[in-house]
Amino acid sequence: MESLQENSLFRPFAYIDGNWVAADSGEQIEVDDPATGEIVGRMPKLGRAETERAIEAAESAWPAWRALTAQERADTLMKWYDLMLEHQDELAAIMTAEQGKPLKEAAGEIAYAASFLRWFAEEARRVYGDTIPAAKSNQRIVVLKQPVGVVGAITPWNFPSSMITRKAAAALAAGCPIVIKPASQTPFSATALAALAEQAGVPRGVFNVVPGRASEIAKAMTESPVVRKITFTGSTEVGSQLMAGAAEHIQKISLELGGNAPFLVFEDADLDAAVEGAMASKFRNAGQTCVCTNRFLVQSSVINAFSEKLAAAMNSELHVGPGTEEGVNIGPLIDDDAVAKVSEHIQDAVDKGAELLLGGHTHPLGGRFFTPTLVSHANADMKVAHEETFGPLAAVLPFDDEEDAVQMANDTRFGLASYFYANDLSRVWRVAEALEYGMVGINTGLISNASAPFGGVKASGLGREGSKYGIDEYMETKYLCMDLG
Ligand SMILES: NC(=O)C1=CN([C@@H]2O[C@H](COP(=O)(O)OP(=O)(O)OC[C@H]3O[C@@H](n4cnc5c(N)ncnc54)[C@H](OP(=O)(O)O)[C@@H]3O)[C@@H](O)[C@H]2O)C=CC1
Ligand SMILES: O=C(O)[C@H](O)CS(=O)(=O)O
Repeated sequence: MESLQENSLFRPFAYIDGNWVAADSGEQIEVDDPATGEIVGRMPKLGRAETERAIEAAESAWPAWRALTAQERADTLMKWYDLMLEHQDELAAIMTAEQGKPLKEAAGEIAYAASFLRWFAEEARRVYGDTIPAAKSNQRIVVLKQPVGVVGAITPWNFPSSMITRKAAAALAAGCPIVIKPASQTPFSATALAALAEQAGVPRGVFNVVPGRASEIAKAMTESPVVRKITFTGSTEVGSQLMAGAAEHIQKISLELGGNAPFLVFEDADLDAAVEGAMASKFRNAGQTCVCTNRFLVQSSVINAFSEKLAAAMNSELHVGPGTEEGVNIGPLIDDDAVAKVSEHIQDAVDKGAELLLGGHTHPLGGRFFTPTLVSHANADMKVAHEETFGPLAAVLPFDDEEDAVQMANDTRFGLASYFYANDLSRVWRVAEALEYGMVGINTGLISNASAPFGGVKASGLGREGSKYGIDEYMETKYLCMDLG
């Protein structure tokens, strides 16, 4: 496969006000390939001063961008959408080189990322206001929706393209300019998107990418009264810090944070379907997604049958290796810390009595490759029951009855995604309504799509992305009261 430097969308520069720039300091971020540990590129490492310039550029670009009609903004988003699909292979190659996910999965993420551009191009033209019957006969009440203003965004490494477009598409559709700090481990996916935005005719200053020192850039965003909205996807710890920072200027904020997804299997479930859903929900991106199942809660009467079927599927369907290799569907983990965290969760579970059915160690390929692992008869005292593993570890815990299952599922500070398999209709409604989560997959392990409101409750965040709800995160509601005399 061609090197990153040969990729037509390789841009080792920040993108500010339509210009490709280096860091004022000349500092650079070394980006490595998780499969080999080799440096694949160097990205400028920006700080406060450059971020302030990006915010100024966004502020200057805002009036003209918001003055366009919704259709004109939609047309630009659709040109960007078409260019993403036209360059799907180049974008996927960049993603696999810096994030490690298998090429096929990376191409899938590019299509998913592009789908947000199309979705919000359509939503732009459906930002409706209201007229409300007034309390007085000589008055009229009108409600307007208006763009919130300059947006500051910080995005993660696990979905380096779609987590940017899920925010930027909604912001631009609403009429807002945006300054994005991508994860330092995956900055080239972000600047490749900027290259296509430029080609699509997104005006200078409307879309800016500032790779670099995270806390310094974040402070420049939250300390600027010009920035009216903060949007973040990543850890709960960082999200909490950003929420505190946003308080200074009362900035709107949306947070997509960590999860601890339960996957409940009731005795009336179709076990083969449940195993298929389990594989999809657990091993996507090698388990490195915020909506991956973290705990399998299985009714005692079927735990052995389910565990055996899951072990067989893992054994036959999962192939570990570099993302560039044909047939591989489990790539390397993002870094050594990620490997250590999975190992720690496995060791803790086994030390506390879990039964190791498959794997349990790093992969013979070495480095950041990890053997998909299954432990059964785990319990709530284990770290895997309360901490997000973010890797290819499936832990199966038994429950006795429905009440027990719901109590175990809700026994976490997180509340992002949850899943359950059952066929009894009244049970489906009871459990779906009792789960304290923002999203519930029922007889499915895959729930992410642009048309649905993605987000969580409790320590998993605030607000929703995608769907008709996602654009509201970038709008203000204004009430007009007209007195007709
Ligand atoms: N909800 C989700 O989708 C995700 C959840 N996570 C969870 O977070 C855990 C840690 O993953 P990790 O990637 O380290 O997540 P982080 O939250 O550390 O990183 C996410 C983004 O936040 C930035 N960031 C880091 N520290 C700060 C800070 N002090 N102020 C502002 N921005 C900051 C990072 O920049 P930089 O890269 O430069 O450090 C990156 O762009 C994972 O194990 C997982 O549990 C992680 C990713 C996605
Ligand atoms: O950050 C993540 O893990 C993503 O939000 C998951 S998804 O939207 O790609 O499912």
